[in-house]
Amino acid sequence: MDTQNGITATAPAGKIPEPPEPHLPDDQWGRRAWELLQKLRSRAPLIQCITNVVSMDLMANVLLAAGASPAMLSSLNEISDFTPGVDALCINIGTLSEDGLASMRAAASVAAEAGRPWVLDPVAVSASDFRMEACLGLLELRPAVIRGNASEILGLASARRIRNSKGVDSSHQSLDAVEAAKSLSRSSGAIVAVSGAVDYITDGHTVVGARNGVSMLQKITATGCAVTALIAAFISVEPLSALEATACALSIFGVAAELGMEMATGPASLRMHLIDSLDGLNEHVLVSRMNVFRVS
Ligand SMILES: Nc1ncnc2c1ncn2[C@@H]1O[C@H](COP(=O)(O)OP(=O)(O)O)[C@@H](O)[C@H]1O
Ligand SMILES: Cc1ncsc1CCOP(=O)(O)O
Ligand SMILES: [Mg+2]
Repeated sequence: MDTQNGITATAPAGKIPEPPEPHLPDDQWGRRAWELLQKLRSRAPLIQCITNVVSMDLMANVLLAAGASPAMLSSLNEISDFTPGVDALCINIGTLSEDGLASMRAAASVAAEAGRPWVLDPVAVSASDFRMEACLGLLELRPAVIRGNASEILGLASARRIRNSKGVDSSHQSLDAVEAAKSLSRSSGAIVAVSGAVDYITDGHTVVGARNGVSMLQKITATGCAVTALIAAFISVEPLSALEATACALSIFGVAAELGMEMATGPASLRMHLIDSLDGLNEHVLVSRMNVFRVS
């Protein structure tokens, strides 16, 4: 059994690990992202979000602007009825409570049993033992994707609270967490995305970078939470290519931010213009703006 970083390996004993996804040439990412966005818009997948109270509004609006159908249902009493019918689940521990964690565990189990992908956002995982233990327990329930900022991925990958963590914001650069992301991906079986000035996405072998976005995103609360929910929507329409779907979601969010920034005068107007830009995104603009590249 692989217990790298203290996290139990997720592949059943004797099972040969799945090979990495085939490599998409750098010049094909724009076309691929447009294909997935069109799929999302035509299918309008139902995305359940059990998330923090800060992020609910932005997360739901970003999902709607992309073409998905958000539902912020989180009561433990509703999970057995509702969760089997969702297309994907997003779990975010931003304002974690005992009750919230019970709902998260139940929903992740039900989603996994129903064959629905779920994603984890380990917000401020190094802030308390409660958060770290909650995340390590959730990893046992096999998220398809984990997306965090660099400090969060460094903490979760080491299964220990890192000392210079400062709450929900990162005190590290995304590049600092690439090796940790690969290690976490191998030990958890999830695609791992580290966000930042460049987003890095890995399946434990291949690493892809996505360079879209604007630094002012850091001045709007819950942009990380919102992009994690967008990843859930993208993997719901392309579950067998989770690395590609994750990179496309991050890059599309970044392109919408770049377009929004051309009209914005500060964080509040960027928030509004980002949502408008995501809603109106067309093929030509997406393909010409996307900046995704193979790192290794
Ligand atoms: N310096 C930056 N330049 C461009 N985009 C950024 C920058 N920092 C973060 N982003 C983008 O902002 C979004 C949120 O990422 P991040 O701030 O790392 O997450 P969190 O809000 O969870 O800390 C992501 O889409 C990421 O690509
Ligand atoms: C401010 C804050 N406090 C608890 S959750 C939260 C939102 C964090 O959002 P993000 O991780 O996207 O920055
Ligand atoms: Mg975050």
